[in-house]
Amino acid sequence: MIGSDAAGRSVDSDGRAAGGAGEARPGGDQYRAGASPARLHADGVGWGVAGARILAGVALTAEPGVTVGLLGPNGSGKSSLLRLLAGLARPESGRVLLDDVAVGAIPRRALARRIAVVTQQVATDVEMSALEVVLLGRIPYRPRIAGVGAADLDLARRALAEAGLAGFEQRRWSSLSGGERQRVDLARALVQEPDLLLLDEPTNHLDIRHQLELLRFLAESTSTVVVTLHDLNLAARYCDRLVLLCEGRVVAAGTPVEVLTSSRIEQVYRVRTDVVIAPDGRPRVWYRRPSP
Ligand SMILES: Nc1ncnc2c1ncn2[C@@H]1O[C@H](COP(=O)(O)OP(=O)(O)OP(=O)(O)O)[C@@H](O)[C@H]1O
Repeated sequence: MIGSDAAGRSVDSDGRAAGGAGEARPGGDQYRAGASPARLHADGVGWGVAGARILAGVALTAEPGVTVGLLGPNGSGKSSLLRLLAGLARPESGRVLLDDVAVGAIPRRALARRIAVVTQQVATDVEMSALEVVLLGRIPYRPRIAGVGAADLDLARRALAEAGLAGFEQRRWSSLSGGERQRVDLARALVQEPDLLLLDEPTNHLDIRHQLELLRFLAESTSTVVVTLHDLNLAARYCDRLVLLCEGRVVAAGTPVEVLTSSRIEQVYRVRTDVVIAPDGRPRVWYRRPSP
C-alpha cells in the first residue's frame, strides 16, 4: 500500500482501493488488452479559471466497458471535463472516482497504467519515430532503469498495425500527416492497456473510413471509454450513452435516443433538425437548411 484515497481508505500501488474487487491484477505487467475495465463516476464537479466558472455541478458515470460520448457546442467544457476525469486537473468541487477511489489520490505512475488520454494537442516538432512515440505508452510499465523489452516492441508494432499503420515504424513523427499522427497517438494510448480510455475529439483529422473504424474499435473495446465528439450521428451510432454539456452544465444524459431529441438539439446548438429512429434503434439526425 502506498497511499490513501479521499475517504482515508488504503490505496494499493495500482491505485485501487485495498480489498476491492479489482485489487489483484492477473498477469502483472503483461499484455492485458484493457482486461479490467474501470467504473468512472463523477458528481458535483465544478471548475473554473481566473474567476470564470467553466464547469458546474457536472455528473457523469461510465460503467465498466461502456462507451460514453461527451457532446456539446464549442466552449461548453468538454475538454476541461476530460482533463478533470483524467486527473490532469483537480475539481474545485465535487469528486471524480475511478472504481471508488478518488483519481487525485492515485499515484501518477499507477494512474498512467489505468488511464490513457488522447488529447487534441498533438505536438508537431517531436524528433522521434512513430514506433518510439508508441513506446512512450509503455513507460508506466517499465522498471525505472530498464530499456525497451522485446514484449514492449511487439506490443507497439501490433498497436501500430491495429491503427492501420503497419510499415510506419521508422517514419519520423514530423513527417506524418495530421490523421497519421492522430492514429499513432491512439496506438500510444492502446499500449498503455488502459482500464479507462479518454479521448478528446479523436476523429477530427480522420477521413470517414478511419473515423468509422476508430469508433467501431472504441465501441468494441473492453476498456471503459469516454470520448468527446462533435458528430452527433457518429455519437448516436457508436456510443452506449451520451452526456450533453451546455455552458459547463449537463443538460441531458442517457441513451442516444433519450439525449438526441430534436428539441434538445435546437435548444443547445440552435440548429433545427429532424430526428428519426433508424432500424438499428438509434437516432439519426437530419439537419434542416437554415431559412434564408
Ligand atoms: N486555461 C484556461 N484559461 C482560460 N479559459 C479557459 C481555459 N481552459 C478552458 N477555458 C475556457 O473554458 C471554456 C470551455 O473550454 P473547453 O476547451 O473545455 O470547451 P470544449 O467544449 O472542449 O470546446 P471545443 O468544442 O471548442 O473544443 C471555453 O470558453 C474556454 O475558453
